[in-house]
Amino acid sequence: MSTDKRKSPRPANSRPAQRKQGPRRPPEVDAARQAAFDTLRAVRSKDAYANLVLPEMLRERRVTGRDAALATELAYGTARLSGMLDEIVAACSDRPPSAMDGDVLDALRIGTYQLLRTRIPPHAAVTSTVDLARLAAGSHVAGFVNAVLRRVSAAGEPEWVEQLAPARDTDPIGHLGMRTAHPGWIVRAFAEALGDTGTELEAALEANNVRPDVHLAARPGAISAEELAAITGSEVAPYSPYGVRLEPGGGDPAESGPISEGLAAVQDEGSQLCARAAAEYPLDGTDARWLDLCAGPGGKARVLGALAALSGAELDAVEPAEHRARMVRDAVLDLPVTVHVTDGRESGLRPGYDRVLVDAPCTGLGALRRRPEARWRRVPGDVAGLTRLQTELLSSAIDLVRPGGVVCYVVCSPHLAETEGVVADLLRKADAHRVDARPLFEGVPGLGDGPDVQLWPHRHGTDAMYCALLQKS
Ligand SMILES: C[S@@+](CC[C@H](N)C(=O)[O-])C[C@H]1O[C@@H](n2cnc3c(N)ncnc32)[C@H](O)[C@@H]1O
Repeated sequence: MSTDKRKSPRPANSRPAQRKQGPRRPPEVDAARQAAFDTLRAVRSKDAYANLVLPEMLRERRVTGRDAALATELAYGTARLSGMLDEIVAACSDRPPSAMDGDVLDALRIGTYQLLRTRIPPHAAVTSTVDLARLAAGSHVAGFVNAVLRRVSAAGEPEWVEQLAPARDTDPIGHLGMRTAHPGWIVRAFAEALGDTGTELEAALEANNVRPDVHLAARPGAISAEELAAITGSEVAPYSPYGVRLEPGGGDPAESGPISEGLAAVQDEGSQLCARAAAEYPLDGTDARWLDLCAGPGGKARVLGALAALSGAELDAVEPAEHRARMVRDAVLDLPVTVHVTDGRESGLRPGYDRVLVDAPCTGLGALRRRPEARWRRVPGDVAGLTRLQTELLSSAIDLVRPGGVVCYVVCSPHLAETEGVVADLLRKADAHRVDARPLFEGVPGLGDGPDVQLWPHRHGTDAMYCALLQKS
C-alpha cells in the first residue's frame, strides 16, 4: 500500500470537489496521477501493456523518485483491480461502467483505488480525480465524478466486498473473484488446477496481486550463481542452480554489469528450471541435436544454448515473428544456436532431434502478477484457439524428435485445458509416453503426484509454469 501522504497541491481549506459549477481556473494534475491516468487510457483504448507503457512514459516525462513510485502503484494497482473497482463504481452510480465515457471511467477507477487501497487522504483522492476527469473529459463531468467518489468513500474495501460479493459458502468462486479481483473463469481455472476452493485457492489468487521479485539467470558455463550473487550484492535463488534473486529497489537490472556483458539475464526462476529440465533429462544414445520450437524472445534458448555448448550439442531455435527472432539472435550471441524464422508446425527442419522444447504460446495465466491488465483482457474464448495451436506444435515436436528422444512441453499457465488437456490429447494420437518430470526439479517442494510439474507463485515464488516430459517410443 502507498504511504503517500503529501499534501494536495491545493490549499487545505479549498474544497473544489464540492463545486457544482465549472472550474474558475484550469485544473492542475500532478505528474504521478497524470502518468497513471495516461497509462490506463492507453491500456483501454490501444490495448497497450501497462508494464511497457508506464516506464517509458516516466522516463520521457522525467518523473522519478516518490512520484514515479506513486504513478506505478496507481497505474498497476488500478489496472490489476479494474473489474472489482468497476463493480464498486457501478454500485455508486446510476449508470453502468459500460455506459460511461472511457476517460471518466478510468478516472473513477483511479479515484476508487486511491480511496480503498492507499493512505492518500480521501479529500485529496477525490479532488485530484475530479481534476483528472475535468481535464480529460470537460468540466461537465466534475459533479458526476465527485458524487460517485463521495459514495465510494462512505465505506472501506472490506465493507464493499461484503456488500457486493456472493457469500463464500454458497459461491466460493464468485466470492473470491470479487475479493481478490479476478474474473470468475480465471478463479475457476485456478480452482480446478489446485483441486481447492478454499485457503490455497485464495493464496494462489492473492499471489497474482503481488509484484514478483526480479531474478537473474547466470549463463551456464560463464559464471556461477554464487559469483553472480556476489557481484550484484544479492542472494542465490532457492531452486535454480543458475538463479539469483535481486534485492528489491536495487535499480534497473538491465544496467547491471553482468547483464550488459552477456553473463546473465533477467529470467523467472520457473523458466530457468523448465529450460534446465529440457536439457537434463537423461537419454540413451546420441544427444547432439536440440531444438527450441517456440524460441522468441529467447530466454530459454539462452540457457539451452549455453547448456548445449557445454555438452557439445547444437541448438536450432524456431520463431515465426521476425522481430522476436531478432531478440533470440541477440540472446544467443556466441552460442552454438541457429535461429530459423518459420512456423514451428511446418518448420521444414530435418527430423531426428534428441531433445525438443515446446514453450508454447498460452493464455499467460501463470504470469498474471507481471501483467497488471492481463486478467481482464484475456477471455475464456481465447483458450480453444491456443490449445489447438499448442496441440499442433506438440505434435510437430513429436514428429521431429527421434525415437527415445524427449519433448519438453511448457506453458506459463495452470489452466488444465492448456496443460494436462493438451498432453492427454496428444498422447491419444502419438507414439509417445509421459515420463516423470519431478526428478528434474530436485529440491523444489510441493510438486504433488506428478508425473508433470506445476509450479506456483504462492508455493514456489515462481510464475505458474507447467512442464511435462514426453518420450517418443
Ligand atoms: C511463450 S513464448 C516462448 C518464450 C521463449 N521460449 C522464452 O523463454 O523466451 C511463445 C513463442 O512462440 C511463438 N509462436 C507463436 N506461434 C508459433 C508457431 N506457430 N510456431 C513457433 N512459434 C510460435 C510466439 O511468437 C512466442 O515468441
